[in-house]
Amino acid sequence: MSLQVAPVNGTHIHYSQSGPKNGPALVFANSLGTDLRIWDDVVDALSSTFNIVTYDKRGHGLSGIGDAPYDVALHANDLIGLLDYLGLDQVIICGLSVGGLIAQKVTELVPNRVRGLILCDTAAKLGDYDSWNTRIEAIKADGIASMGDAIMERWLSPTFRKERVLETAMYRDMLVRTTVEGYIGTCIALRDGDLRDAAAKIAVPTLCICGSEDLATPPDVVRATADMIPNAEFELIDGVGHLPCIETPELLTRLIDRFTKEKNLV
Ligand SMILES: O=C(O)CC1=CCC(=O)O1
Repeated sequence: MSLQVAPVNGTHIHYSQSGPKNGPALVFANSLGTDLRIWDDVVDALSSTFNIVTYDKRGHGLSGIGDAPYDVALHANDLIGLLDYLGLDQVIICGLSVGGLIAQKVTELVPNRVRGLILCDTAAKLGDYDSWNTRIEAIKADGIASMGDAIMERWLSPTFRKERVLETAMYRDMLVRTTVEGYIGTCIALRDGDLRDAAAKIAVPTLCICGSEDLATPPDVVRATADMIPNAEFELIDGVGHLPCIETPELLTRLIDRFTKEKNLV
């Protein structure tokens, strides 16, 4: 399939659409320093049922950088703009890390367009002001590669890094090839983004998922966000880090499949 691109909010958003166009729409929003390819295995498994959209948020992958720095609302409005472009009125959103923050913000901005949320390794507030500033300053001084190994330890479990050395190197490359402007722009969005008040108002079925080895958004942080969202469920995936879509796509697929069926979203 050829590359697909949409004009959104003054920049271009690279996206991919697969599965039946008349199926329930399921959109995946990726994390800081990754692109839409992290969902490939999950998309393959779910695309017989769902009308699936994956995309690169601005400053990442093949999307434009636009005007950096960003805030969470801008990222959320980009996703809403992409949904408008694709004519998708109502969607289920699966968001990973900052993608989960974007999913929560879309739900706050346009609640009637979101049918359900799957929040992977994310929270209503990620990290603190000082730690984001430390990362931003380090990257301004020495580039993303200077933090590449440390970030792999946050992303991937020790077992994955030991047993899947080449893939770990590949995901490190994905990270360090992100533009500095887009990466720092999104760190600023994370630094300033706080959706804790909005979490209590989420009124759609929500499943929060976390890997037990996640060092970026550890299980207690994700569980605390699940506790803020009315009737949200929480699932811990044992032995996996921050990116279950990469480490255990089969299990993530099963969780999405079960949740969407139980909540009558399919
Ligand atoms: O890079 C990390 O620490 C992991 C991460 C935090 C927010 C996000 O999207 O990824």
